[in-house]
Order: sequence, then structure tokens, then C-alpha cells
Amino acid sequence: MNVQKQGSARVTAGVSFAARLSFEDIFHSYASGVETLRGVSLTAEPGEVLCLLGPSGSGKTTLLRIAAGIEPQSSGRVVLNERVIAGPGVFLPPEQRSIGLVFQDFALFPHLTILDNVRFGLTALSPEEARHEAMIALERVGLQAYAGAYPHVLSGGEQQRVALARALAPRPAVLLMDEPFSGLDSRLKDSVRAETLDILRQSRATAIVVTHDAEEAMRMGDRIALLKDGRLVQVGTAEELYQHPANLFVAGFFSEINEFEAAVENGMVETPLGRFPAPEALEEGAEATVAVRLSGFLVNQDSGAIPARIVSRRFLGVVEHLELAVPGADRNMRARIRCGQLPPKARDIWIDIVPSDVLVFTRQSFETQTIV
Ligand SMILES: Nc1ncnc2c1ncn2[C@@H]1O[C@H](COP(=O)(O)OP(=O)(O)OP(=O)(O)O)[C@@H](O)[C@H]1O
Repeated sequence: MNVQKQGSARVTAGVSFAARLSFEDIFHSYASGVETLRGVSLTAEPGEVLCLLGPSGSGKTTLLRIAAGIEPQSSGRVVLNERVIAGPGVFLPPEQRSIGLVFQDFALFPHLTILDNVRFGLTALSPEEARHEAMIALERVGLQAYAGAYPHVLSGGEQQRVALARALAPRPAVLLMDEPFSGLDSRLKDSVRAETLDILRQSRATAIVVTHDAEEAMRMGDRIALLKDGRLVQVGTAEELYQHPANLFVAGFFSEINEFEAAVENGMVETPLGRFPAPEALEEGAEATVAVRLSGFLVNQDSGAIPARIVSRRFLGVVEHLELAVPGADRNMRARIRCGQLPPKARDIWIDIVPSDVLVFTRQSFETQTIV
């Protein structure tokens, strides 16, 4: 098919009205009886991109399905702009919610043209109006020249943009995206993700994006909501979650860490990597877990706070991964340093730890603590 790509000629017409979507104390169990969501309260603010992040099985997709009206919650309410759309005695069907969905596999119909794929959900409009709205949506994602083509002529990234156009065509108040980039290869992912963010900003729809990839959440989300075992663990900006993780689970989700157990003594915790101040909330004698980020190691051949022996080195391009034996540690430390900081034959070195890369938590606090 001889069609021109018009990626740059996008329009800003056809914007959605920005809406607020709130989950209020949502509980949910599937028929198997296992609790999938346990008291989730969370609000996506008008026009924001909120990333739902969490490991596999933490309940992210279930929360999206509840918002879309595909799955009823066991208790709690879903509120769209002050209106209860699901709650005790209320259940608005999906088509009346003004909520759009984009799935990871794009789910385009192979036997329909791109235009018909985008027009598919516009059943409430006349054929002419539906065509007009679908073309506006296609222009918004820069693929209007492909209107008459079939999905197989498009790349994975372009198909993802058609799926986005289809979801945006009815001008939803809220757009829900479930792992929208996981079907794309890693080189394509970055550019499609950036384009999608651009389109979301232009359309002004409130968006909730599910991902299990912390870096993706940091790249896309105005805020990030981290789920674990059906509970919300922490909500905030990428900086807040990275710099002030509520507990060890959050810290470990956003960066690789070395972990130690220690007791608080004179307000400090002692580890093989040095003594560090404990937060005020930890009383004298309290059991603590100390997390030291792999990025928190400064290495030097001549001097430093702690001697270390290099056990292994792995070249990773910009950075290098080290395994280090440190006196007093019963296992090797892992560290990540910039390449070229140590000569190839270096063996016995010195290390210093960057204080901001040390995080001290109450032991097992991740079982109990929630910060919203
Ligand atoms: N249709 C279903 N019937 C029964 N249990 C289900 C169903 N769908 C999901 N589950 C279970 O509910 C829990 C939460 O699943 P959910 O898909 O919401 O998690 P998730 O965080 O989106 O995971 P993933 O990242 O793997 O998609 C999991 O334990 C899962 O096995």
C-alpha cells in the first residue's frame, strides 16, 4: 500500500474534558476467594498521568477492570467527577462511563481498515460524524494517511498509536492503559512511550497507565501508585518514591540494594559498610533493615573508609557491575560504578558510601506500613 507517513502533522482538536477518577476503599475477590484488592483508595487528578506500578499479581489490572466496569468490586466506590459510577446499589455499564481502554496487545481487528478500527466504538454517532471523529483521532496520532490501510501494514508502534486513537476517539474523560508498551521491542518502546505521553497531554484526558516497570512509571507518570498484594504501598512523584521510599519494598522496587540487619545503638546502625544514622522514628535497640543502593559506592585505589577486594567485574557499557568482598560481611556486596573509574587489573580497593544512598527502615516495615 502506497501511503505517506505524516507523523509530524498532528492536530490538537478533539480534546477530552479532564476528569477526576477516585477509588474509595476498594476490596475485590475473584470467585476463587483470594482477596485481590484490599482497601485501595486512590485518586487520579484531572489531566494527570497516574502510573499503577507493582509486581505481577499485585492487582493492577483488576483495579483497571473495576474502573472500566468490566469487573465489579466486592465493596467500596468508584467516583468519576463526584458521580458514583460503581458502589452500593450503583453499577454504570462500561459504555456509559466515558472511560477508554488500551490493552497491551492493541487488539486491532485485522479485517477492518484503520479508520474502521478507530470508528468501531463510535456507535452513538451517525456514520458521517463517526468518520469525522475517527479522522480527528487518527490525525491526533499522526496516522491519518493510513485511514484506508489494514493493520498488518503498520509497525508495532504505529498499531499501538491506532489503538490509542481508537480509545481517544469517543473523547473519554479517563483513559486506562494496561501495559500498553509491553508488546513493543525495547528500541521502539522509548519513542512510542514519548509520543503517547505527548498525545495524552494534548488530549488532556486523565490517564491511568499500568506497568510493572519502575523506570517506565518514572518516565511517564506525573505520580506513581505502587501496589503490593492488593494494597497501596505508596503514592507520590517519582522523586518522592525514589528519595523517600516508605519501606524496604518501595526502595527495592526503584533501585537495586544491598541489605543488612542491624540494631539501633546511640541513634546509629552499624553495618560492614559503615555506621549510619537511624531515623528518629526508630527507638534505641530497635531492629532495623539497612538498604544501600548499588549506585552509592565511591571507589578509589589509594584511600577510603572501607577496604574491599574485587571478586568480579562485569562491563555493562556506561556502568560496570562489581562484586566486592568487604571485611565483616558474610556475603559479597554489589556495586555499580561508572566505567573507567578503576584500572582493569585493580583488585584491592577502598570504598566510601554516599549517605543519600543509605536508607534505614524498621525491620519488615513493608508488611505493615502504608504512606499515601
Ligand atoms: N479472572 C481471574 N480469576 C481468578 N483470579 C484472577 C483472575 N484474574 C486475575 N486473578 C488473580 O488476581 C490477582 C491479581 O491479578 P491482576 O491481573 O489484577 O494483577 P496484576 O498486578 O495486573 O498482574 P500482572 O502484572 O501479572 O498482569 C492475581 O493473583 C491473579 O492470579
